[in-house]
Amino acid sequence: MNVALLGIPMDLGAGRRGVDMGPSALRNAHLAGALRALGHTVTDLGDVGVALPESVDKLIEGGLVFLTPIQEACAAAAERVAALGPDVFPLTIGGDHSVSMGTVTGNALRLAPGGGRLGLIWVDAHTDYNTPDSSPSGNIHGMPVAHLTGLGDTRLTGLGGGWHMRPEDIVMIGIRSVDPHERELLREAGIKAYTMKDVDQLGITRIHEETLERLSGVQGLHVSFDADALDPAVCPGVGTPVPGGLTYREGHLLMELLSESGRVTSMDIVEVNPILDAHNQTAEVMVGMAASLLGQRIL
Ligand SMILES: NC(=[NH2+])NCCC[C@H](N)C(=O)O
Ligand SMILES: [Mn+2]
Ligand SMILES: [Mn+2]
Repeated sequence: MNVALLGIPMDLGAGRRGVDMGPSALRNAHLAGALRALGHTVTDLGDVGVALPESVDKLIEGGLVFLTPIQEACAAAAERVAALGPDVFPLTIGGDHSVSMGTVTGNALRLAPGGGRLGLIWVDAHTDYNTPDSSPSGNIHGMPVAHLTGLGDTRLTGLGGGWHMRPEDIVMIGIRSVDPHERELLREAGIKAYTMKDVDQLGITRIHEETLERLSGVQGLHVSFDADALDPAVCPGVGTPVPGGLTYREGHLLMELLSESGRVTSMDIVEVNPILDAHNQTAEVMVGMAASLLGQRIL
């Protein structure tokens, strides 16, 4: 496979500083080398330009923290990804989870002019379905999925030039933190979310089967993997840790099964925060997750 690595070193969407160093941490953890060892051709496209918070003068617009520079970085990421050919596997590395408004949009535009039918597997402790009105924090990394489905501020919902995700093409896995109003919005949209209770009860194998069945009609499949989906004992370097997460093996098993399906066409790794990490452990774990999704096997 031709893998294109693209960094989006942005922490503007998160409440804590440091995820802007995520792309560096992942590269230092030998992301490209691990994928080359699996036989892939890896091209590192470098990073998308992101404004420094220190040089941005307008902090909050319409209840959204750093709206303008986030919109700009997401638009740039979408454009870079959309320009990649259909035979390329874009591996986009954040950055806080607001980068996915750009990467998911770019991947939809990559499938077809105007945006194709992309399935989205959102692996996360959080549903990230807040709108500016429902958000308790104003932090945009808690809002990307809502904006991808067309809910929220028009500057962010407009990133795809009219393209939006269909809520029925989204499946979330690992969920254990949802804000009160966010829960109502999710229900109204009808988005399928497997909580940690579901993971405990059904297991990853069944969840994987149901997910692929549900997403059988899509043209491409994007995995957006937030490091905080994994338990904080496995991934301590995240800004919004929530106890009771996916185990190391549950994460790998999900990636191994998705890899075997042969249907995944792109991936994000987001929310790796080296400032909060222990000896780059979180980046190393996430490199392993990417390797499993791209074909690494125990035997
Ligand atoms: N991508 C993330 N880590 N999101 C955390 C979101 C936390 C909280 N729900 C908020 O809206 O602020
Ligand atoms: Mn997230
Ligand atoms: Mn999260």
